[in-house]
Amino acid sequence: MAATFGKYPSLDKQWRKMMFSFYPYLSTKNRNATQEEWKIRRLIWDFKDGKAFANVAHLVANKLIQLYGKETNNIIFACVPASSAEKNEKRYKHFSSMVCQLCGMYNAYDHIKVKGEKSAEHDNVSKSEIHNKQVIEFDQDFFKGRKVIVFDDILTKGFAYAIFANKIEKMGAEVLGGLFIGKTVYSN
Ligand SMILES: O=P(O)(O)OC[C@H]1O[C@H](OP(=O)(O)OP(=O)(O)O)[C@H](O)[C@@H]1O
Repeated sequence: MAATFGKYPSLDKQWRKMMFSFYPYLSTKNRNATQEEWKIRRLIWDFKDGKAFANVAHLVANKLIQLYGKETNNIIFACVPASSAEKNEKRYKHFSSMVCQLCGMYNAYDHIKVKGEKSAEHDNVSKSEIHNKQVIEFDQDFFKGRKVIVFDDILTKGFAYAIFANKIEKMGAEVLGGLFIGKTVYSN
């Protein structure tokens, strides 16, 4: 997010926090991907479709235990909602539950309701327009005064993560940082 620092002061504080991604995700703008890069793309695309989530759940839970140890029992795990309620359920319902079973965190899935849709992925719509189309309802009592880890499948510019983290903090929670399967890269 270094290139974006200073342009969006309200988001900077989220970008200064721990932001960990497991793999580089080669943008589809790069036509030539290696076998390894294709493996990562497939993993993430499958995950977006609600498949292959168990492997990712283990990866994420182990990382959270490594980062926070027994503190995981006091932390909420919250996934940045997908672009529609249907995609959100397919992608996160079982995944989020499994991560929390494995590492002992509180599962935010049932405490966040997604309504409406936002345009998905690499479209030409401005970010403000994207977020205006989707309404996210939070169970405020669940979040108030708690520590929260935010999860998303892909980190590109960091807006989805930081905007969501700000919404969570507006309810009186503290976001510790973000975990991502892949971080978009544009060249080999
Ligand atoms: O870091 P950013 O530049 O904000 O982009 C990251 C977001 O973009 C993707 O979502 P997308 O809009 O493609 O919708 P989806 O989650 O339904 O796939 C991804 O899942 C993140 O939520």
